[in-house]
Amino acid sequence: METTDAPIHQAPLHPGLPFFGNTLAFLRDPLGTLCTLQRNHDRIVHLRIGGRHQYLVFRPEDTKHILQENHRNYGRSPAFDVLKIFLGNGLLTSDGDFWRRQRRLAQPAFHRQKLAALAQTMVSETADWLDELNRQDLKKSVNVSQAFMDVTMRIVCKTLFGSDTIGKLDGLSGALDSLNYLANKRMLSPIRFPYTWPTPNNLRSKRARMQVDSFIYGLIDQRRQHHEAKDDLLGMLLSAEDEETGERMSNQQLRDECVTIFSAGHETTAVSMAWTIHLLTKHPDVLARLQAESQSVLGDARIPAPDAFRSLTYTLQVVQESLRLYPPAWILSRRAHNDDHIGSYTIPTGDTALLCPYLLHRDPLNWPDPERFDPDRFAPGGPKENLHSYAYLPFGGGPRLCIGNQFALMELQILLSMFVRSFNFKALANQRIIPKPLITLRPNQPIRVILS
Ligand code: HEM
Repeated sequence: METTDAPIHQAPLHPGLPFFGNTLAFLRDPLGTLCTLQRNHDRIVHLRIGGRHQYLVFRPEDTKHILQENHRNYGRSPAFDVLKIFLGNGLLTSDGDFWRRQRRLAQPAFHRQKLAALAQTMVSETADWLDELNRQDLKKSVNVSQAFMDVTMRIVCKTLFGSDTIGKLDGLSGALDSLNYLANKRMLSPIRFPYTWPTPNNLRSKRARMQVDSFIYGLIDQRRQHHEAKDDLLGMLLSAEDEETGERMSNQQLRDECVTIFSAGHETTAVSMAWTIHLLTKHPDVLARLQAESQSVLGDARIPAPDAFRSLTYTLQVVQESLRLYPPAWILSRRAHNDDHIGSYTIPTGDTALLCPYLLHRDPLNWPDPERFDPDRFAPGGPKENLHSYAYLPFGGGPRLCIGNQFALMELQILLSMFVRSFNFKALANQRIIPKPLITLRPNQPIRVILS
């Protein structure tokens, strides 16, 4: 990658308003603003958002430079400070040597062989959830955005805490969900009262936090005292040993990682499922091909063998294409520790680099007819295989690549194939669904479908 030999320039500044810079444009229409910037700038643009200098890069090779080749020059951006109040110092929010050690400890829990054990839990939770959906009055429309939120929450709680959730799942997932909701709300809010003030939201989040902590700490004590070894994620994290130092995670650290995995791991998959169903309502040919695959691979068993899901190649293509058009993590940010150079442009020390999967995934230079939903882009030997590896990054890249990426792909394949095997569905009339970029890229309103 070219770096510093060329003369150094300031990145082009996108015109904005006095004092507010580009903040209002981003608040009003973040995706529209991003697309305009991509059309008008070639490589990098300097923005002023929320009083900070931010540098948005457009090219896959520059994204790779920041996330991978020069990753040591970058840390978490200030956006993550708010999340720390809720998630603690877990994988998502921590940085530097502490993060590196945690990642080393947690990584084995997400290895392919370990995930195979969790697949069984995903399949049986999905089967129970489908039975419940089937018992609903199918003449009424179903809010699939909410339905997928429910099932992914159950899956993440069960894979984290296994049989220990029996009889407690509703209370626990409700408290975790409140904590997550309040974290998102605080992150998006322009006015943030100090966390110590007794505002209604602060009080609610403290209550939720106490409930979550008492469950998790109780469970950790019980497992440590009785030397209980379980093959859920908490069990794997409890027994993880740093291969360099032999150290294990403290109780506080285990708690922070559990809350982080819950938070990072359920809304992303739920939102992606809702988008996929939305796309399928518009592409009955793709739905028919999916249904044929799930029927032939899974057969009629209520709980198919978890191994079978590996053969669902077209289902995986549909999941990947849906993540291309609607990447839940639509923008990523990093703070530069020192000046960095993108070609002849500088990203100055202390400023923020922005990387944008949403734009990369719709760049016509890499994705012909980018708005078209075409799962065959991801067919074996298909066009995706010839692209730059950073032209497609729903799970980020470099050392901070989503630790749950294989977990998520497996879960999405299981959910999608079992759902289309059970139901036909069509869109409700008069729904105008457009993306709404919050912390994740959500639909602007819940997606409702008629099931049959
Ligand atoms: C469709 C689903 C998912 C998407 C699109 C997604 C996306 C991402 C992305 C883009 C990052 C990197 C953020 C950055 O570089 O700043 C990330 C990090 C992370 N994700 Fe996921 N994720 C998904 C599902 C999951 C699941 C299921 C889990 C856990 C079970 C999970 C756990 C995490 C964690 C712990 C991190 C932080 C990793 C680190 O910094 O070391 N994610 N995710």
